Order: sequence, then structure tokens, then C-alpha cells
Amino acid sequence: MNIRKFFKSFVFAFQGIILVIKSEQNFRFHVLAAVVVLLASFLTSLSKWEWIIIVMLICGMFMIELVNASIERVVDLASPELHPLAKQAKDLAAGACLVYAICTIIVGLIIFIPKWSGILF
Ligand SMILES: Nc1ncnc2c1ncn2[C@@H]1O[C@H](COP(=O)(O)OP(=O)(O)OP(=O)(O)O)[C@@H](O)[C@H]1O
Repeated sequence: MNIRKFFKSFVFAFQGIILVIKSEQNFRFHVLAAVVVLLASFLTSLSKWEWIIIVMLICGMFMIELVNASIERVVDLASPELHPLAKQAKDLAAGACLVYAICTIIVGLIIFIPKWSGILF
């Protein structure tokens, strides 16, 4: 196993994460949302499994935004001019992000509403 190559691949992966933070407004919004959700989670007594679900949802959102940013760049490289297939590729990737974001909101509400309803009402 080539250790140097192994660590270099980590460096490249971190470069990708830094790039998406710097260049994608959506990603920065999701980072902010994740901080808010983590703060709310600390203030709410979550079970181990609820914590696991929250962490997986947050990481999943970051992952899908990274894939979306990657698809946007590949499409821009392959089709700098307007093309219906380029539009479809970008809109499909954006649709995947939206589906996942809606899923995280629904699951978050299922976890938090019963806990907060006792405090609020
Ligand atoms: N090469 C292209 N050919 C056809 N439609 C495109 C192309 N590039 C982008 N589009 C479409 O134009 C609309 C706006 O795209 P825009 O470039 O503003 O955002 P994006 O590339 O999807 O994301 P970002 O703003 O983060 O770069 C989207 O519906 C997208 O699918």
C-alpha cells in the first residue's frame, strides 16, 4: 500500500470540501443549518439513535451537495453552451438535493416536535 498516495487522496478530498464551502452559497447555508440543528439537539435530550439519525442526515446533506457541485462542474466542462441535456443533468442533481432536504425536514420534525410540544404546550 502506497501511504503517500493514500494521504494525498485525503488532501484532495479536503481541497474539494474547502472549494465547495468557498464557492457554493447553498453549501454554506447547509453548514449554518447544521450548526443550528446541532445546537437544538444539544438542548434537547435526544436518544443515541436520534443522535445517529441527526448526524447521518446532516452528513447526507453535505454529501449530496458535494455530488451536486461536482455534477455542475462536469456539465459546465462537457457543455459550456446551453444544451437541453445539460439542463436536465443539472436540474436532476438539484432535484436530488431538494428531495433529501425535504426528507431531513420531515424526519427532524418527527424527532423534535414530540420533545418540544411538552415544553411549549
Ligand atoms: N449548459 C447548460 N445548458 C442548459 N441549461 C443550463 C446549462 N447550465 C445551466 N443550465 C440551467 O440553467 C438554470 C440555472 O442554472 P445556473 O447556472 O444559474 O445554476 P447552476 O449551474 O444549476 O448552479 P450554480 O448557480 O450553483 O452554478 C438551471 O435550470 C440549469 O439547469
